[in-house]
Amino acid sequence: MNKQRDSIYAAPLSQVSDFAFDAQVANVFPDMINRSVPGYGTIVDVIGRLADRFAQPNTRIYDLGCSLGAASLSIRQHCSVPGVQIVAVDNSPAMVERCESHISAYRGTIPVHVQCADILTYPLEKCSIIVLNFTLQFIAPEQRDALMQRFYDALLPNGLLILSEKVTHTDPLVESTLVDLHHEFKRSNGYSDLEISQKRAALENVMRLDSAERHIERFRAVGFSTIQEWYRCFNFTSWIAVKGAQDGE
Ligand SMILES: Nc1ncnc2c1ncn2[C@@H]1O[C@H](C[S@+](CC[C@H]([NH3+])C(=O)[O-])CC(=O)[O-])[C@@H](O)[C@H]1O
Ligand SMILES: O=C(O)C(=O)Cc1ccccc1
Repeated sequence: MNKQRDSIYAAPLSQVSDFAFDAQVANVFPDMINRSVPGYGTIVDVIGRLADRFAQPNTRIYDLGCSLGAASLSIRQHCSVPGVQIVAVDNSPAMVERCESHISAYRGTIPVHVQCADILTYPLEKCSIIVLNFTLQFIAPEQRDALMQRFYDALLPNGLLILSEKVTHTDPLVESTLVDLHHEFKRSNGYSDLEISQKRAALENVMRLDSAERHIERFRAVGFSTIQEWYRCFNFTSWIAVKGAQDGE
């Protein structure tokens, strides 16, 4: 299960259609994301460790855009705070179906509820942690500010948001260097130049990236006061943002 190698963009395509989280992608997803995102395993592991530090007893943790549930499984592995439950949400039926079997294949005491829903409309209850591990980049840019405000509002005082994203840079030298280093990383993981360029074309309309500055500005605008980038490799980054102890009910 889920051990298949990603060769989706290996053969020349006469027309590259927009990237979609369909069954073909879901079947190869662990291989695809591990060979495409530098430090993905570390990021997932640390999400679990952060959850152990920031989860509040008897509260919810949301894993939004959960794919196959890697972050949820890491939280279940590392978090020993009593009474927490995880709600894992994704709008791809192919991902959700495989996420459910993936999660039930591992034992754990924390309940994980997997929901097939769009995070733009999914109603959030009060929670101590929200994880968006490479999900916001797939949301239409014009929706991101309002969505982030909803996340902030759903967090309890001292609540934690973990946001991982691929980002762009305004300095052209920095941008071209980091993009090139990322492509070199993909080549070293066995992707050909054709695979890299066809996937890049497929993602162009679907994955629209903000700069790190834009993300930080958005964190501030919705109300977060503690904001820290805790991971960075090339153009891949992850932040923690914490809601103040006095904020919210
Ligand atoms: N509007 C939406 N509502 C719900 N889900 C969505 C939406 N838009 C996209 N998705 C889902 O967000 C996920 C993004 S992958 C996350 C990896 C995971 N977090 C991991 O820790 O392995 C990142 C990547 O592939 O680079 C996909 O499963 C989409 O179906
Ligand atoms: O593959 C890439 O080039 C990426 O930027 C990361 C990625 C990983 C998995 C699905 C979509 C994008």
